[in-house]
Amino acid sequence: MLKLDGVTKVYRIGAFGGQTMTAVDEAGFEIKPGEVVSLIGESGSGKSTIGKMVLRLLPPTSGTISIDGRDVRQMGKRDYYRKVQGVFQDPFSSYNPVFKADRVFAMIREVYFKGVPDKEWTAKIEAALDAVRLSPGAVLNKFPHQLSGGQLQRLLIARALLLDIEYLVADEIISMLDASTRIDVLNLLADLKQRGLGVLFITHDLALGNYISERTVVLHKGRIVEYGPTDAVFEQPEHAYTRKLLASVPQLHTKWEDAS
Ligand SMILES: Nc1ncnc2c1ncn2[C@@H]1O[C@H](COP(=O)(O)OP(=O)(O)OP(=O)(O)O)[C@@H](O)[C@H]1O
Repeated sequence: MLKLDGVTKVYRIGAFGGQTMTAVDEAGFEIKPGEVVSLIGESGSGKSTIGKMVLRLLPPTSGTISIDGRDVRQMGKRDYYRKVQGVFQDPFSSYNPVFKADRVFAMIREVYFKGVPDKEWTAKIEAALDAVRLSPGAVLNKFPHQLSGGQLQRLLIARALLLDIEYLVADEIISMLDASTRIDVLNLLADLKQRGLGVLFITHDLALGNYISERTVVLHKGRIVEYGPTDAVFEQPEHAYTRKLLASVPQLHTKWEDAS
């Protein structure tokens, strides 16, 4: 289980860093294997800051992030990234346009699988591509501009799967995709959770959170104002802010099981 406990992030702001801004205030929630937890809030509420702290791209100012009871700061980053990986909003920015897209796999091989023979490596890549429903012929040996946003996003998820990760931080991963590709990527996440992956699904879109997640965390100005089973949060929100958010999208409260 991935757990956040009293996690706070205070940024130093202003010309000389003399002022501070609390972006995340004592956040606590957990993600179990095989579950999607959506982290919902409007722009600036602190969602990405939480995602970056979970991915250890930013250190918390205070509080603890742990996996199975072990403080992640006690784990080497190399080992940590075998368990936890992130995928972000803009798939294009994760690729260098000069190189073929599958270079992202070669980079993983270089760091984690140096001794693995070619044949075994190819089989591993094919299995990861299969898991994200991409055919090798369609995506290997292609430059990023030859692939769609959805294909690039799925390649990044496949890269994460090469590492047999346990948790995925998905930060607004479908907001830049068109409607049909969005459903593909959402259904892919549903597949991955069936395989036991825990997903932190960061979104400003309540309907998406409702569609995909077992549990929901609602963040407002850095504070968690709602946390619980998604059905309960959507049906009986406790906080006025959540009620306000929900009131703005009343027509979209459909679960994916019901929609499919
Ligand atoms: N490096 C930084 N230095 C100072 N302030 C920052 C920094 N990064 C984020 N912030 C501030 O912290 C707050 C939370 O930002 P964050 O990006 O986590 O929000 P968010 O909910 O992910 O928003 P969005 O949906 O727009 O990405 C915002 O007020 C933002 O301006």
